[in-house]
Amino acid sequence: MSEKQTLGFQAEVKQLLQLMIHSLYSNKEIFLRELVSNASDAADKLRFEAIANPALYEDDAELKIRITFDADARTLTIADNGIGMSRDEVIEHIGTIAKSGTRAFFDSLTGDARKDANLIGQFGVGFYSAFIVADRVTLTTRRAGLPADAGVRWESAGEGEYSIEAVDKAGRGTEIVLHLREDEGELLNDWRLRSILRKYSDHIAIPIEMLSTPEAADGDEPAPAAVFEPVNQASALWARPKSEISDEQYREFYKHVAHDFEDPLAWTHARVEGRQEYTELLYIPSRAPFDLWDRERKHGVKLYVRRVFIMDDADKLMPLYLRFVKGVIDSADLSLNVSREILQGSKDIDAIRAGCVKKVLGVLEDLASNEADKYATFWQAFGNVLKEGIGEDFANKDRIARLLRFASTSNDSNVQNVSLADYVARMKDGQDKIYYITADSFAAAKNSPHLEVFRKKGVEVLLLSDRVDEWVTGHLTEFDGKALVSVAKGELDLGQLEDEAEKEAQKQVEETLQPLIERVGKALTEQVREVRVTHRLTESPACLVASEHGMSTHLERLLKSAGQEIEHQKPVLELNPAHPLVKKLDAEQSDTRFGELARVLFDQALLAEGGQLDDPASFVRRVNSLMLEMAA
Ligand SMILES: Nc1ncnc2c1ncn2[C@@H]1O[C@H](COP(=O)(O)OP(=O)(O)OP(=O)(O)O)[C@@H](O)[C@H]1O
Repeated sequence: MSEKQTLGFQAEVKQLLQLMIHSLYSNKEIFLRELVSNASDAADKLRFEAIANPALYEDDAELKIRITFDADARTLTIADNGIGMSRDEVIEHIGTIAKSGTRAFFDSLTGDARKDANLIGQFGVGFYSAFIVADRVTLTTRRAGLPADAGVRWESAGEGEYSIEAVDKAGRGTEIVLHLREDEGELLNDWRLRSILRKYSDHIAIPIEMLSTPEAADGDEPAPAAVFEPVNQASALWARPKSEISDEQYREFYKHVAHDFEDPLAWTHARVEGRQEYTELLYIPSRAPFDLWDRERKHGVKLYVRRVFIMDDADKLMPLYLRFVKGVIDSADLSLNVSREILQGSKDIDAIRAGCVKKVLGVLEDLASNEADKYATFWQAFGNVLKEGIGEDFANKDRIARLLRFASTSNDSNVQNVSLADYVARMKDGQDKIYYITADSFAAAKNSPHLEVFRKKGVEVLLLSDRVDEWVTGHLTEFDGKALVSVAKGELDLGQLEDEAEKEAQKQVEETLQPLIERVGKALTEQVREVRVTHRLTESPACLVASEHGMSTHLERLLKSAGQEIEHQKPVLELNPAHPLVKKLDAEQSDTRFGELARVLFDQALLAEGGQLDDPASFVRRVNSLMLEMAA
């Protein structure tokens, strides 16, 4: 037997423990749910490995979890006969937090206990929640398949260090002994423990057993010995009929599969028959996990085959744009030997995935139509992820388009709550297009000079300022037969929104201004592709416009900042003939001063749409000299 070794926790673990003990204290009974949830996962893993290697069952194939307590010793024990852990696994899983994004998580903590409790739930504390009620935790484990003397004992008081030593352990699996804190005596109570288990862990698919409490001996008869009996229903929740599952049970099951502390927003549960037979129980979480944007993060759908757990993070079961979905898919047809590689090109998996995507979209549609508040919560957490679906899932593009929500000039707020259907319903007489603008920020979109004529005519424009929006508009070119058109691209054609008199007047102005247009074009040959008279502006002197089928200047900036080599496309400069600065420019005799003024107008237009000047110092110099002239 090797010597007892004392090791230090990762710095983050210590910090996490302290924080968790304080912030989760008011909800402390959840520690039992977390430990039972881990034990159930360990049983799932054993069952999976035993498909290929039945010897792992070691004559003990009845997987179960046992909860016992010793009132004198003040201990509470959670034991399972699942997969267990080797020494290396204990060190890897129990002494560290092997999660990417952990640093970022700690940086986001505020020090405010209530807010941090929320964050902690999002992070998932799992095993460490034992320290909420225990001042010492002893974990003894042996991995299935290893000999009895390959047991490992891990012990810690949760204060920065843990000890680890080799021990003999006859049965495989994990036993966790909690040495309860002084004031946690109420947990040493049969009735209390049963009620916690029923509340939080009834959905666990294997038996959670406690010793029976025999009735007092009758006369001379000796009291019957206590036996272990299940406290829970011990059947896979998703396989039970819907009518027998309460909302509370659905919610608790979600917390188990999703490792989340919050309730889910909604779920879909169905048994599907047809080409593929399977049961799905899929959930929409109510908030984004801290690592939603981490491409490496695990996916949330677990694959079972006839109740046997096969794998979690099965990314083939959900498209990327639904990566927030959590839950279980249990197939009746797949082989138990199915592997990640087989899933890759499997038509059966494609059929299951297509069916599940439809169910999830159905849940979202239902929320959108019937539970606006919940849908708003969903959109805030996952809207940007769902938007990716527009380019990713051609078959469901229309359904996804109906689920999109945008900010708009209708309320000038950055809350994204306008659907394309709302927009179409509000379109003005004669309007046949859906107008939008993309920009780096909501403020830049809202204040863009390109919106001036739309505001004047009372035409709504969608204000898009999320990075993914360029991707959305690149793939969604029409909705309900109406083209989606950027107000910052191409020649503005307001169609029926302009009457004949307006069009005639514009034509006349264009003709009169032709000499000015040519002169500016010459002065700015380096900067612009074309100069023309604008129909968009009412207050600003000038704006930049991208070509109709080209990349918007905003997209060009995004791609450049992502390190892509993009050939710069010169924009079109549009001038507002009614603006005093443009009039002044037209009247300017000196070619040098004309050139300077034209350049200032161009630079300003670039700044107004969120662009960066090539040569900011010269811009400042030009503006200063103009100001001095005015002051003179
Ligand atoms: N009873 C157990 N049997 C076998 N392995 C276990 C057991 N309990 C914990 N583990 C291992 O320790 C790891 C860490 O557990 P922990 O509960 O801290 O986190 P988690 O379950 O992975 O995720 P979360 O923190 O979101 O709950 C588990 O992933 C598992 O590998």
